[in-house]
Amino acid sequence: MTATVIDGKAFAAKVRAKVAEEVTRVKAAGVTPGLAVVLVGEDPASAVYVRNKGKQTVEVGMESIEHKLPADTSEADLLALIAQLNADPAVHGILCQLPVPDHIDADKVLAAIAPAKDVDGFHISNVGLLATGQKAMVPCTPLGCLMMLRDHHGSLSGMSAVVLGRSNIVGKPMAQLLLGDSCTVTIAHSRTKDLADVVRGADIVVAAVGRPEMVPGDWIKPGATVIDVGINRIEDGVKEDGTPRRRLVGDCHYDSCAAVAGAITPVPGGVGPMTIACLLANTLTACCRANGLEEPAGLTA
Ligand SMILES: Nc1nc2c(c(=O)[nH]1)N[C@@H](CN(C=O)c1ccc(C(=O)N[C@@H](CCC(=O)O)C(=O)O)cc1)CN2
Repeated sequence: MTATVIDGKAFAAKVRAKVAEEVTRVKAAGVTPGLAVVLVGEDPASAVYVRNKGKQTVEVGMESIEHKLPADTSEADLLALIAQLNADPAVHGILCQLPVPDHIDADKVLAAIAPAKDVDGFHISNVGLLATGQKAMVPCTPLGCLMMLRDHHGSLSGMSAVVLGRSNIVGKPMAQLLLGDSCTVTIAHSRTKDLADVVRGADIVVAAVGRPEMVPGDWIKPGATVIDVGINRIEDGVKEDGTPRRRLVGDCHYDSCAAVAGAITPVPGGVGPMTIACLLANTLTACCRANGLEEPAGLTA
């Protein structure tokens, strides 16, 4: 079998188009959704993600507010900025780009963001709401994975799903979302026994471990859907000028998995682009909730 490639770039473009359409409706009601993004430090990858967030926010017609703070910003100053954004009625979504420098306690920062404006869905209130099946702000990357799975399969009810990885940002919320769609869910991790056999039993595999090409094709059940969340930059030979050649790979070995799976997301161009598209969707949702406007269908869990 050769897998259908789930094109996250194209899917994300559709989500953004839908968000833009809904932003027009919300603006007609007198509100412009606003997203505040806070970046502390100069991590190059984070700077790119933040730039893309700002650009895409503006492209869908929303207001983008960027705060770029030096790497030595104190935790107290960062918390003061978040308090100011919490109180600003023009700001409907707030996020602090992760990772933050080591001297800042990320959990404290996430806890300081008003849950209603927590468009990353990382605040403990939103974590609890999601875990108990209530209306929450849902973390963007798992929400993007869920949207792609629903689009590909229609109903996920009764399917068996394995989530590889137990991070608060992807693995745990992903498992909750799949459970919410009536999958039978296993969360596997570095201590899971007989990992290959566990993965082989799954109709859906979501890999979010951050280990390049860890999942080989012979772990995949024929016809299964593979959602690869990993974004790993590896060195792959040398260029003519003698410098290392680098490329991005996922947590799954693409060619061998694609030969067995029914559907697969590529890296790059799979889950990654959905993260920012879902951030825009979450900002719109937060704005609608804050202003008593009808929430757009199909953009939330
Ligand atoms: N506060 C947050 N911090 C971080 C999050 C997050 O959701 N909230 N996620 C990641 C970074 N991230 C967004 O912030 C992000 C990562 C990857 C992509 C993406 O489109 N990736 C491309 C490849 C990009 C490349 O060439 O490097 C792809 O997979 O096709 C978008 C957003 C950590 N921090």
